[in-house]
Amino acid sequence: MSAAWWQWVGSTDSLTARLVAASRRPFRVRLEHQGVERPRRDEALALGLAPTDLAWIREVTLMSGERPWVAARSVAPLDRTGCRRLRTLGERSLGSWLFAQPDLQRDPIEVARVSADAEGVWLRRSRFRHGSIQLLVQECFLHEMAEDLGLALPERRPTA
Ligand SMILES: C=C(O[C@@H]1C=C(C(=O)O)C=C[C@H]1O)C(=O)O
Repeated sequence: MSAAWWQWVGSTDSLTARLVAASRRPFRVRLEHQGVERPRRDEALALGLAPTDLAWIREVTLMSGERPWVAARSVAPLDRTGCRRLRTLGERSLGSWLFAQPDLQRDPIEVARVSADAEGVWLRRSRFRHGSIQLLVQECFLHEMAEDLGLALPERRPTA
């Protein structure tokens, strides 16, 4: 990954705050979808949930004006207060609330390249913990962000 991308993908502070600073257009959170659902298998594993457990799922697009920069999907186990927090956020940024918590802990960030047939450039995820709250936050950095900020696209590996 280029150093320029790593500044985004590897940052452990608030992505929302970084995006606001980098965006020349008004920044906003567009709520795409939320509800009680069964998390994907890898999400359940990352949160220590049983495969049949339900969770609160929140999907948003972080927008620079009308340009989608990052697609984010957060998962909170239903039995924790984190879930209540997520439910009531609406189009307010999760990051603004999360990073205001003094005892916030963040697990290491996991990174993957987006496969050739999917939308986006880089994917990352990490688990946040704050008291009894835990949340898995997954972010996909989109092509529009790469274009607007002049970030080079990684070379595509030939598909088998
Ligand atoms: C965790 C953060 O929150 C961001 C805001 C989100 C939201 O409002 O749902 C989701 C994921 C993040 O991209 C952050 O700012 O780092």
